[in-house]
Amino acid sequence: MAAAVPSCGFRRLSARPWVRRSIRCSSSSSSSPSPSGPSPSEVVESIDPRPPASRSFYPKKGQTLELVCETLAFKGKGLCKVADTGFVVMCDRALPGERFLGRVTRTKGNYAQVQKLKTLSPHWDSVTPPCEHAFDCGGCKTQNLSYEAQVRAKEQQVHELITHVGRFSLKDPEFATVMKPIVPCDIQFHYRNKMEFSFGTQKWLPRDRLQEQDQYANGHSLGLHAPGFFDKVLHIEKCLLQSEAANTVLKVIQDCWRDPQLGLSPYDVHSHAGFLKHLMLRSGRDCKNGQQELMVNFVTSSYRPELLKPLVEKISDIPEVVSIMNNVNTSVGNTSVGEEEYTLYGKSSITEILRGLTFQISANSFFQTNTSQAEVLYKLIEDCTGLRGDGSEIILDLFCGTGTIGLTLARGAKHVYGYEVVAQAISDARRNAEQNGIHNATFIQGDLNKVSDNFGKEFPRPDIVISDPNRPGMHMKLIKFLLKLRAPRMIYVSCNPATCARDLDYLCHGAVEQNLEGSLLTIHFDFLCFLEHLRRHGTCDLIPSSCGRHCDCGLALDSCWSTYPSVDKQYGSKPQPAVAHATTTKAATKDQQPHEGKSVDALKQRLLPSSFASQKRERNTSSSSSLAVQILSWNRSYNYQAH
Ligand SMILES: C[S@@+](CC[C@H](N)C(=O)[O-])C[C@H]1O[C@@H](n2cnc3c(N)ncnc32)[C@H](O)[C@@H]1O
Repeated sequence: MAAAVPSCGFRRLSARPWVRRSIRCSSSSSSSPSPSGPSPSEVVESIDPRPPASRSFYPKKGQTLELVCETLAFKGKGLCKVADTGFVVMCDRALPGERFLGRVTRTKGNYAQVQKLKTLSPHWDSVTPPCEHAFDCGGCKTQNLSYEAQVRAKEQQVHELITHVGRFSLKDPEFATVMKPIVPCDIQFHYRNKMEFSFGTQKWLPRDRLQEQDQYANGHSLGLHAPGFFDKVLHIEKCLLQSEAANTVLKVIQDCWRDPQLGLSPYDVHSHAGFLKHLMLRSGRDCKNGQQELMVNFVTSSYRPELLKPLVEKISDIPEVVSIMNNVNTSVGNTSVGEEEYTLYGKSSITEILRGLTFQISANSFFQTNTSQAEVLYKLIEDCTGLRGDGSEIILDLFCGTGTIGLTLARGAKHVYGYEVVAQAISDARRNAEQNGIHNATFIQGDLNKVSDNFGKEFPRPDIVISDPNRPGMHMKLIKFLLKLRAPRMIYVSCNPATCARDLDYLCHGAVEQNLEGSLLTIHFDFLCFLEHLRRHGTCDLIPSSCGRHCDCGLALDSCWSTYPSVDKQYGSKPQPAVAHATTTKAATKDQQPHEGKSVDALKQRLLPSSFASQKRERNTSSSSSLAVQILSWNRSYNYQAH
């Protein structure tokens, strides 16, 4: 049974014109010795396909180069090449078409990193960033690049990952027709329904604002992390990614929390002393009147409600605030999920309406962070399921969160089975089913990284599998299960193109080293959506990213590609395997990395110069692909700035 792939129009992803431009290097070609050879973490394969000139050029640390940025690569960094050599240089905040002077700060195997010193001529598609923090905040690094240009760059990256990591050939006409264009988001600001700010002991100010006077001399701050620092917080009074009402709450808190009389101290990530860790603001809608509702969640290191009382009194006066929560997290980790949760005011969850259904959202449950784009996504998923609507089909909703995808499909299905690791999300999912009068959905808590041979025995063979994993993608055990299952239809929704491409490679082509045979002929991937920017900060991405911030700042690619969260750390309690009635669980392993040798970092490296990615890997199958790829750019959100 093969339902029609939704036609979203085919558009070829052409390289940007500047990619073909020549690039000049102001310094004479340095005769530094050629690199001694890339380390395994730097380059995925041992083959070096760089042009010979590049191999003889190697810049020195401290050297100044004149460069032109060609395109945006992983983490939203500008990818530049040194003229006549093809030598690759990465530069943070360099934008396509920009000509600039950069100083080499680091040499790394096949490429170097530079710091931008001076822009000689601006990038193309330049716009004036509307946010005053755009150049300093770790969040919106490319707000000065037009949204259209961001979308193009994003599309190009996804395309490269799918071809280089996923090993789908552009020469395959079938593949070419299934790569669908990005679906941009209509709203480019104020779209996030969840923001997470950090309290900091050290107020971080960009160099040109160091003289600024602070009303409070204690230097404490509340805001988003400075780029690259987990311990420095840029003080923010207003963030354009969240709603006006959420900004009102932020302002009210900012106006008083540093008052010494209140005795509130920010948590110090070095000494581990202090009280206030994070401030999470979530917004939803009252399902009766459609009015906005806000949840304010204070994450603290201990339970001291008397300390929070003055803040609670002030913010509960804001009409939109219907819930004030306190998550108590005593660990030294930087997550927002508390071991204990208290309701300080109002209700313990807020509601949101999606595709005509009402959903309860607790402080720690995953919910798509861009509600309007979630509507678009869910509609697209529904189209892709090709549901007959006669109530005869079984749907397996993997990584179901609060059950949103499965529940929006349940009306046309025989039964929906949802699996999810977070207990609170599962209770939300069950409550959501009940409140929406849906009786043909079963939600089961279980860890899909630990599926055993019994997995699959507690539900009938599904007609449609939807898999929507968090950034690390699917565990090999789950991939093996899916290959054995051979469901007629599978929809892979992803927030990380790198791990998604890797999983698709395994699913479609197999892997000799894993003793896996791909199932191209039996699995029909109709659809792969890319919504990176939708995904921020559910329970799945609360670990500070390697770039040192909470990645809660609307920077899609940057945050999501630099994070490889430890599943177990995030959930507080030890998750059980995704098998009903399982009695034994291995102790949770740290930083579960389901695919040895295919870490996210390694995958990201393949994006470097795309030509680095070797095609020389053994395959188990070579059949033509029936993969249909739908790439959606959910909002700007990613401004690379956002996924
Ligand atoms: C990207 S979210 C998708 C949620 C849901 N499909 C939606 O659209 O709202 C991924 C979900 O996978 C869950 N998750 C992460 N790791 C898991 C695991 N090992 N086993 C089961 N669920 C997991 C997270 O808690 C999160 O709810």
